[in-house]
Amino acid sequence: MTQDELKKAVGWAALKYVQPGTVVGVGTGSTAAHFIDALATVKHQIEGAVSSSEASTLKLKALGIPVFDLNEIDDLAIYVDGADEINPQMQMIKGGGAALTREKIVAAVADKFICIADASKEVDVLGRFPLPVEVIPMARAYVARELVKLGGLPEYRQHVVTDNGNIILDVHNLRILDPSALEKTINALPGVVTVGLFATRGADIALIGTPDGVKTIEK
Ligand SMILES: O=C(CO)[C@H](O)[C@H](O)COP(=O)(O)O
Repeated sequence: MTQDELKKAVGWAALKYVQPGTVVGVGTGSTAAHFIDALATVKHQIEGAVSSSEASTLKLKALGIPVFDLNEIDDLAIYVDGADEINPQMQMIKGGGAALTREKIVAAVADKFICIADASKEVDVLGRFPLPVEVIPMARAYVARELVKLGGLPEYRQHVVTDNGNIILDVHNLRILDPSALEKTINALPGVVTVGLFATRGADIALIGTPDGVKTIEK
């Protein structure tokens, strides 16, 4: 099976967590795009979606799924999204698609975070994938210097502006042994909007695509 076939398998597997009559939290990326395709098949049974990016909003609307402003929503049962890495504690690195801040906001509102990922995303220790950090543009150099002090090698993601008008620093060379502590430390730097570590609030359910089928891990 190709990596995309594994992504498709988990995207469609997540459909079973969608309850009729609800608003569904929808993530960003190629795996989440498969989930949106699956969601479109039940669009008349759900109220709609809240989205974590302009790209996902466009796809949801193109498939006829109503998209709500998060501020209109009191209850969100599930948020379904991919990940760049996930560890056995269900903590993740996200933000490869630059949508980390909105992803973290929608995930915070949801009762359950359902992570959909192919097996290549499973790691024992987070950090092989460069850690994305969304930064207010005027703070780029300052935050980069602070990230070097933390042992990282930040790289400015060229030609990328987030949906919030900010820049991304991708931090290489990290072996993240205490993800919650690093999440708090980086989030506390002035100029940082969000770090793409989803540690304090990790996933509740992970659907992992393997050549032998979809593996379900629950907290
Ligand atoms: O965090 C994300 C976007 O900001 C994505 O979930 C992550 O990059 C995984 O992407 P893909 O499903 O394309 O492998």
